Amino acid sequence: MHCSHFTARRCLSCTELATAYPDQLSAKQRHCAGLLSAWPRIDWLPPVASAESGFRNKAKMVVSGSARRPVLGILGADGKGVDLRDCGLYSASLQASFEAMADFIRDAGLTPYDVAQRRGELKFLLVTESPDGELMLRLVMRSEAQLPALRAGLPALLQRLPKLAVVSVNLQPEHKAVLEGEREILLSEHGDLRMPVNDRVLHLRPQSFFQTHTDIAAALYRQARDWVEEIRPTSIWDLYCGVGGFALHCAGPWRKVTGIELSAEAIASAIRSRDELGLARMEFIVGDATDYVRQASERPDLVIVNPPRRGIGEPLARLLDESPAVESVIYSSCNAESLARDLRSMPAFEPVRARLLDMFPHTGHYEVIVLLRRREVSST
Ligand SMILES: C[S@@+](CC[C@H](N)C(=O)[O-])C[C@H]1O[C@@H](n2cnc3c(N)ncnc32)[C@H](O)[C@@H]1O
Repeated sequence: MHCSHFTARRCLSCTELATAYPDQLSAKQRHCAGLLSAWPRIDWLPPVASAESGFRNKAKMVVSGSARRPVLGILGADGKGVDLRDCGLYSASLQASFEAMADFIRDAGLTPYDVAQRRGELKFLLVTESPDGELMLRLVMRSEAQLPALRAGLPALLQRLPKLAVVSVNLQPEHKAVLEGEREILLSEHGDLRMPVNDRVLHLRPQSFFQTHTDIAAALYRQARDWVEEIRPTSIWDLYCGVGGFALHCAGPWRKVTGIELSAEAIASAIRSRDELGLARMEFIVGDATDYVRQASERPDLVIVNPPRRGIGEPLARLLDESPAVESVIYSSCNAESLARDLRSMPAFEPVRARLLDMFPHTGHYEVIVLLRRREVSST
């Protein structure tokens, strides 16, 4: 992918952009296999490559400049805004939507937040695009001061972007490097973005997590479903389930599937998808994954885990390791270092198959999914 911002060193977020894409992918495969080299019997499936451009479904745009001339992108090393509306990671339709959003900021007179001066209101635009081209726009604001102007300008924006399905304001009053605050004010009629993935329709609300690369997320869920169909467990836990991508793909009429997730918003979305699909034997519960496993009276045959970068941690890894009823674990990780650490805390399991999926092209990051089977206990 050619990028004029990278060549001019205005934006270096795609750290590996100077490396040809096939070489990026093989370097990731080597890196991951190296971190998991303590398990030489892993059968590695071919890595899943990404499109080189237009794959990212989410834009996090810092708003700088002025209300008359907003800049959407990042802040450069000198503190000045770099406009990245034409960033090649986004689809043409997502790029085109930024134009209308910038005009909306100008017409409503929303003042960009000035980090150095600690003045202004609008900090970020967080935009997500669904596979159908529908959009979710979240405006991260310092306060409610410009909410009336924002509401007044909204009908014109909705007219210009008919696929703008969800609009909300997130309040982040503090001057710190946290992207968003706790309070979200919904401005649109609907609060869910429909995210069709494979043969499932997932739903996304403003404050829940969604994988940033929809095509690779689809491949990830298909991989998990293939392994589940091969193993045919009667019960599954999907820990760290988010809006339910793994659980909803692995459900079956006679299979009990339970999803656990900290975010109540994400669980509400998962429940909506479940109800629309008419999947009765599925339960989604708000809670901490480790606490849930510690307190549960029964164990499923198969557990799926897809934790944040820090991994599942030793307490949960040990709990799973010491649960003989759990015969298989599918571990999907965006950080092979924490994955390797967790696997060392699960000696009763053998990682048998693995696959790298390039969720984050042009960076050093990737997703890896591993199938673990409980080792046979020798009777001698
Ligand atoms: C990498 S995301 C995976 C989400 C989901 N599996 C998917 O495919 O979209 C990790 C999820 O774990 C959730 N989470 C973080 N800490 C948690 C915890 N202690 N217990 C349960 N869920 C947690 C986050 O809210 C987030 O939704």
